[in-house]
Amino acid sequence: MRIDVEDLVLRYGDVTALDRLTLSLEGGKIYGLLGRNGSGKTSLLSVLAAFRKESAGTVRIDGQPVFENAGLTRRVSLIRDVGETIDIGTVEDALYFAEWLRPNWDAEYARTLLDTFGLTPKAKVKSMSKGQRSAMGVLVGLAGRAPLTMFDESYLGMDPPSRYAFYDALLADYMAHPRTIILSTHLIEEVSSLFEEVVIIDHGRLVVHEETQTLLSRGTAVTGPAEQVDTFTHGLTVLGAKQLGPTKSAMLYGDLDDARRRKAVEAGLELGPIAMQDLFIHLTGEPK
Ligand SMILES: Nc1ncnc2c1ncn2[C@@H]1O[C@H](COP(=O)(O)OP(=O)(O)OP(=O)(O)O)[C@@H](O)[C@H]1O
Repeated sequence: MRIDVEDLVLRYGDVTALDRLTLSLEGGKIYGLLGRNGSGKTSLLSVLAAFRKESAGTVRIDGQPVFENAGLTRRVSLIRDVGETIDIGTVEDALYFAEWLRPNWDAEYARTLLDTFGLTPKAKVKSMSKGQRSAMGVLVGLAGRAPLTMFDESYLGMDPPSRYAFYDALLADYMAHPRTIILSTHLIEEVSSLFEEVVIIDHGRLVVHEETQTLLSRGTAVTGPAEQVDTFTHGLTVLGAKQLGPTKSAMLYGDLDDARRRKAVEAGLELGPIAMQDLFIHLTGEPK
């Protein structure tokens, strides 16, 4: 589903969580939504899911306004970090309820996912652990197959084997049933290989929206003798640098053409990639 957000503002009293955010996603991809604590990720996803009404600006999904648009919101699913199941009854009851709410529900796939995440149909939801609740949430998100499915750090409570089982299931199911998926996460290195595009927001504003490969290709680590590194990086965008004795490593952001790359090699410098997490840290600034 296509998403168009223009000059979106969301305020909670005096707090401006989204500050004239403009963003268009063409849909049919897996998007990573990244941002520091309090940057506005949950706020943005809540507006897209019509859990909250925008204070100003426009939000359209497939060209339609979102808020109080029941026909549209049935096709949109937001799985939050608290899990998305009712607290009464058993896992089986919760699945029954989820099926009732979700038009594209695949009951057979839901049963397979119970095994994947080691969940017991007769277990009481109320007595499930935090990780089991998170697993129930992602199960509902996956088996719901909503054309727009958003996971808001929904898998944070899950242990690493369960999280990797989720990533595998997500990718396999997305390949079989393409749809628009947005994953908001702080576990960047774990999930970034799934992202086709990355959106980074900070202080409620858009910082970056790029294809993952393009974003990664913009970051280059330059390592070598400090003086040569400084000469080479002069006038370029340096995100950060580390020095150990005479050796310095600088992180550059921006396209480096072939001529510059050759110059670096001639100067005895080493060029290498930067991990998504490092790019994220430097693009979103110092700790608040
Ligand atoms: N219900 C609320 N009432 C008042 N302020 C809120 C409320 N929810 C969020 N905020 C504020 O809005 C801003 C954005 O919060 P939001 O939860 O969208 O950020 P986030 O990027 O999802 O953060 P995190 O990574 O910590 O989950 C923050 O300053 C937060 O304190």
